[in-house]
Amino acid sequence: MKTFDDLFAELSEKAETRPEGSGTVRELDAGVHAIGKKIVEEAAEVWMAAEYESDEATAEEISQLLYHLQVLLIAKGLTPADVYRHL
Ligand SMILES: N=c1c2ncn([C@@H]3O[C@H](COP(=O)(O)OP(=O)(O)OP(=O)(O)O)[C@@H](O)[C@H]3O)c2ncn1[C@@H]1O[C@H](COP(=O)(O)O)[C@@H](O)[C@H]1O
Repeated sequence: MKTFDDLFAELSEKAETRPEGSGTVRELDAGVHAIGKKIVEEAAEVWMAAEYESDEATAEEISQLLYHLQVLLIAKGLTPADVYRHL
């Protein structure tokens, strides 16, 4: 099973190697403003799923929110360690 840190390593490599067809590369190229909008959209989907959908659907929406947060970290040159310091 992929963990938060596994995904971050995978996305960092995509950002570095820029493989053809990567949604992550596309999102990074779209920039912080576009990534921020995606985060807000996914956060709303998490809320709606938690209130009206199944636990499984909620977990899936949370995974998507975490993905977009990781893309933002990479876009800003930050790492999970920069976040963990504040937990
Ligand atoms: N975990 C994810 C992941 N979660 C969410 N998403 C993206 O977020 C979108 C969320 O889906 P929604 O249905 O909510 O949104 P949508 O409006 O239908 O999608 P869009 O039209 O906005 O793309 C998906 O379409 C994906 O583009 C993800 N994209 C990639 N990953 C993983 O990231 C890794 C690298 O992916 P690539 O860069 O694409 O190779 C792989 O392991 C992937 O599994």
